[in-house]
Amino acid sequence: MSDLKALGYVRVRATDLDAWRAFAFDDIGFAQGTGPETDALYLRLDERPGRIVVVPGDEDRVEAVGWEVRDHLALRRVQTAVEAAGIAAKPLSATECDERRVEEAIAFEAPGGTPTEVFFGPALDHSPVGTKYGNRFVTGDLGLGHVVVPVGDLDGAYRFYAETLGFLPRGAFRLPAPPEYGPVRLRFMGINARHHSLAILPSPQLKAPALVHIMVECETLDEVGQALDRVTKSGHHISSTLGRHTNDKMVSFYVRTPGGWDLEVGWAGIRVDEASYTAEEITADSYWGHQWDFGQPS
Ligand SMILES: Cc1ccc(O)c(O)c1CC[C@@H]1C(=O)CC[C@]2(C)C(=O)CC[C@@H]12
Ligand SMILES: [Fe+2]
Repeated sequence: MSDLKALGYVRVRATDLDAWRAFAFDDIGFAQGTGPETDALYLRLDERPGRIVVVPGDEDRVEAVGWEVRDHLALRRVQTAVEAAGIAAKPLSATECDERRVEEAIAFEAPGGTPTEVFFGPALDHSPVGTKYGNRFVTGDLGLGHVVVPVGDLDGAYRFYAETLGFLPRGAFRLPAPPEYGPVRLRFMGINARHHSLAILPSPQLKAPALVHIMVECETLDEVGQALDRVTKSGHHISSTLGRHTNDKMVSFYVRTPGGWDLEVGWAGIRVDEASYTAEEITADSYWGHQWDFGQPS
């Protein structure tokens, strides 16, 4: 079993905070969270003060993908494993932990270049989650949702996430590629009943640190449809139409965020039962829909 329990948070640096504010609160319908960084945006989905935190800067990039562990002993074990894999892991300062509203955390760069943090002891915000359209997001034991990150060396990244961090393989999707490349697989990985909390995408183009997408799960299909109506009306680029994935059975659409990566807004993902699950290879990304339009990077 992995010491990692769930995807806890994602921090991104962004150039256009006004665009983010409108996108996150008016179009998607996240609640406004609070935090110590007065110039940052805290996107609240549940009792955590900020599941997605947008900090101002002069470029758009991912600052941290934050994985949650149970306690300080689990954090020590993860730190030891990461260092044994030859990767330097540094403890975050008290100030950095306060900014993240967690008790303790370590930071390191995962193979592929993703800035990664592991933490325990998140502070909670017990006030009602006041989303503008009454949206309710599916988090809890399943965590924030999932992240897809680009990696140069798929096998190296796969081995690190599986063997060092303890992610369970949750199947793959073989991407169309010329035969001389050998098999190119998008790999899905999980640490709880959510089908995947992480997917790694072989990508020579996308330069780390980058995100491909973050998925958040809504409680109802109507919330997904209504969010799609709002982002369409606001003129955001729809990277993929509504569809249903073949592996996690999620019904979702993808919209380009002001950060240039996509937000996948989904509903009705399956819960994996490890007693019977085996990792399978899907040969189509979706049963229906999901017409992709990668467009220009924003
Ligand atoms: C196939 C799939 C299953 C579950 C997901 O949550 C999910 O995001 C996907 C889609 C991944 C999607 C793909 O299948 C082909 C290559 C794509 C289009 C990308 O380049 C990014 C998203 C990728
Ligand atoms: Fe996804």
